[in-house]
Amino acid sequence: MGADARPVVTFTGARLAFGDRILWDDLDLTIEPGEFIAVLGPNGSGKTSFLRVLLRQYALDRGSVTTTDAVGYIPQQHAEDDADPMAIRGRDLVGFGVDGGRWGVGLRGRARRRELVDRALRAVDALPYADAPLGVLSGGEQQRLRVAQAVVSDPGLLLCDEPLASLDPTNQQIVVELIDHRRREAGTAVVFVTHEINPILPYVDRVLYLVDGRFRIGEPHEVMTTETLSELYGSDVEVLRVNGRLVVIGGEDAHHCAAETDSGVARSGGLA
Ligand SMILES: Nc1ncnc2c1ncn2[C@@H]1O[C@H](COP(=O)(O)OP(=O)(O)OP(=O)(O)O)[C@@H](O)[C@H]1O
Repeated sequence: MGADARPVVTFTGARLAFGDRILWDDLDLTIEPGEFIAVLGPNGSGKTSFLRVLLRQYALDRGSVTTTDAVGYIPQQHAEDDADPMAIRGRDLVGFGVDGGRWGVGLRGRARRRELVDRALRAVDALPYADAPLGVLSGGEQQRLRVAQAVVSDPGLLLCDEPLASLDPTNQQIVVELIDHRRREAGTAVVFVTHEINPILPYVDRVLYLVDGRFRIGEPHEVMTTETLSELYGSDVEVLRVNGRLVVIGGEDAHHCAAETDSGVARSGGLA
């Protein structure tokens, strides 16, 4: 952990709206170094917009937000689809993180750049395929590279936009553990947008749950309850624990989710 224990994010009286559509209002939230925050909610509730505010791509309508300067970002998969995946190697992808971060190539030179890229590749165990074109790599291998890209500039805050989507359970576990290892080792706070809390449940400190302009913040056992989610959705929602995993049933306009059980994958009609 770094010696700097100042919050990495502070929202005060924050409001974001698009026209008449209010995504959240009166949001007060402080995120400490090393915290793991899950951002949950149905489609269109504002999860990605929350990350965009932290990335300074969207301005608040009211209130304020401050963040640490060093922010890493794992975008939704295939966000770099405009580039030819056969023309980019794994190490090039990670190198983009150096160029976009606080180590400019012009300042530090190629040797330093290579050292940083190699260290990030090693941290996610991606050196063996670092020189292969992205296009020939599996989804899990590509996602490890995106983790490396996001942490190569040594961020104090790591923003993750559904980084587990379209990964199998084994690769989901690998990617989550890489992210968790990073936050434990370096004290990097994690803001993790997801539709499926179960793969990250053991690591989550607090949940920010957004629904139709309302929100709840708290520890998973406080937010992920029948009572709290029913109140948030304004309809009957039931939260069950099955083999230590959460299955959420109900919720108007809720998206569907796959809740894994020890015996496989059970599909619920709920959210989370
Ligand atoms: N730049 C924008 N201009 C206008 N409306 C926007 C803009 N960005 C997002 N929105 C709207 O804000 C709402 C929240 O969008 P956002 O992408 O943040 O939701 P989300 O929770 O991430 O959804 P999903 O789970 O489907 O990814 C949506 O209704 C969306 O259309």
